[in-house]
Amino acid sequence: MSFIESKKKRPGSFRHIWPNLGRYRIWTLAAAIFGGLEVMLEVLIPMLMSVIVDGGLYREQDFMLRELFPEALIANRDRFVLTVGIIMVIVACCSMACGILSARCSAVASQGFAKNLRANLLGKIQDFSFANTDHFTTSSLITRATTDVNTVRNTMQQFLRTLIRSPFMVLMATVMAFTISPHLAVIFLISIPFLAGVLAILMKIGQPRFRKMLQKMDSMNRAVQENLISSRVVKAYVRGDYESERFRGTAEDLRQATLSSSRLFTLTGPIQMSILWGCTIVLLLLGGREIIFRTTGLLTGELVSLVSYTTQAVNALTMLTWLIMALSRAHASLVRINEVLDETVDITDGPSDAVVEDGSVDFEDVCFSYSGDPDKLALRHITVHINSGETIGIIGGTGEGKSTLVNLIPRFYDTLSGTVRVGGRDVRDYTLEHLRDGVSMVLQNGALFSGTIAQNLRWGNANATQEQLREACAIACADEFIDRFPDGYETVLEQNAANLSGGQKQRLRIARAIVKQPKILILDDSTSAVDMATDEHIRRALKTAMPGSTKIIIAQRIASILSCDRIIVLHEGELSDVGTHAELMERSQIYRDVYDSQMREEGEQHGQS
Ligand SMILES: Nc1ncnc2c1ncn2[C@@H]1O[C@H](COP(=O)(O)OP(=O)(O)OP(=O)(O)O)[C@@H](O)[C@H]1O
Repeated sequence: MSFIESKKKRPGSFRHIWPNLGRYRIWTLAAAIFGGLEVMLEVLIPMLMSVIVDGGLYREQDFMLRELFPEALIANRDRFVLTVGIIMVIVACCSMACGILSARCSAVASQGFAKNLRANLLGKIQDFSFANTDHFTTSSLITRATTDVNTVRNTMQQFLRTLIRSPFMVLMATVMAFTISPHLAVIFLISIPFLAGVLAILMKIGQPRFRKMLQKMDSMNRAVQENLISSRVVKAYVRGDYESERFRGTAEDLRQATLSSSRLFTLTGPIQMSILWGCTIVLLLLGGREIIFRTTGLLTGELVSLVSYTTQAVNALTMLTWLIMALSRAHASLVRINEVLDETVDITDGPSDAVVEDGSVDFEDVCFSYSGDPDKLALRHITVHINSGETIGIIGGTGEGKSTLVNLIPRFYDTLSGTVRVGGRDVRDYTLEHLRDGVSMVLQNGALFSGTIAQNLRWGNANATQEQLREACAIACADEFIDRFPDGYETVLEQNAANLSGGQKQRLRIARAIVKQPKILILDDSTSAVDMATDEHIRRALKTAMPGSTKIIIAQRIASILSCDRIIVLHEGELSDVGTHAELMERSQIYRDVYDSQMREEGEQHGQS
């Protein structure tokens, strides 16, 4: 793709800003208006200063004063200085008030913008299919929704203050300087492009350094997240020292990258001051000569205000450069946020408003690939019919495609080719809400949320009665441990349900899925942490308590699926066989091998004990 083509296709980086400002647009506008007013008042101050010096102290401007002030006031020098001084204080106070209001409005606007942006980001991520999430990775999505949004918000707050203020200040100061002395104002005007040029060079050098710094920040965030999420594993493997060393490495990289980019910022101060003092000296030299030798009509106070305008303009220009530097940093974050907002969600609602009416499932010549590449299939030409109300087991070695197959039922992923039908209807016809309302999936390590046990159980069915919760927990064998807690169903779960054992969590997840009363219940290796007797009890209870629901059970332990109506044997992503235990023992070599090896292992364990 040519550069021009790629440029054409890339939409503007700032396009999501205006829509995300929402009802805070008015605050944005107010920030700009107050910023403008602040500048207009601020540029009056040097002019008033010159009036005090020339009219009050040296009386060199009588002709002008007579036009501006009453005769009686001018005649009394003390009163004149006091009156103009008071006006100056009032102007300064009004300018300060406008400055405060502008800062306040830009803070409200940028905070509101960040809130809207985060909500939109989260909404978009909620709509993501598993494939979309895989594309970004979870840790990167977290960094984008936190660090990147913060960077954009901070810059926006500065931006709203500075963007109006600084160019306006440079313009106003230049106009005022020209009205005082056009030829002296040229000196100050020459310094502006010079300063802008030097700062532009600094920015050009700074941009790649900023990008590098952000990349290092990403690495450090990733290291922090991985360590926090996996802190138990780190401890279990006694990898604390290794992880600390790794973290120190990433922190050191970030320190160096930050220092390298901030070195440029430290240069802007001295450069700005050199230009400012250089201009002041030249102005005082030339202006002083004009006053002493009276070659022009320049007055002492006017020279003082000329120097003040130079200071104001140079300061404003420096602020603008700082802002542009910050913008280049925020731009990198904005691009990352845009990538999420612009991601095409590949799984969306189907056209039909139908709900899942029965739990039959059909796989018709289904092929699936995680990468979308037909040469890298995780599932190959699977065709199988599951009756409504049937209990069906799925068995196969690790990585053979068991989870992948069941993930296609609630459309966590879509097939590459072939069709999946639920209740006789293509899953792509349903809305996602209706389809997923009809399907409950219990994952081996699915999440439980902070809150009470009852709140967690009601996740899939907010209106479930206490009696329904009890029934579900009885089926999942969760009632016995919940009843032992002093607060029973109101027991508060800590983050990741850290106050429950692995087996307790699994039973609670099964109970949560049952509370939903789904047409299809999928248990993906979800009893691996419970003992054999409890596992057996759960399966029997499920059969009798949910007769109308289809139960699909993936299990590593063959004992967990022996009593299923039928068992699917998966091998290398292909359907190797399907039948009852007895049928498979007769005709499936793979099934017999798994059965024999597991029964032998079990026998050996019994023998040892
Ligand atoms: N999100 C993913 N992205 C890319 N490849 C994946 C993803 N999830 C699984 N795979 C690959 O797809 C294949 C099937 O994985 P799947 O999880 O379905 O196996 P499984 O039979 O359920 O294994 P296990 O019993 O170990 O859970 C594996 O080769 C796996 O590496």
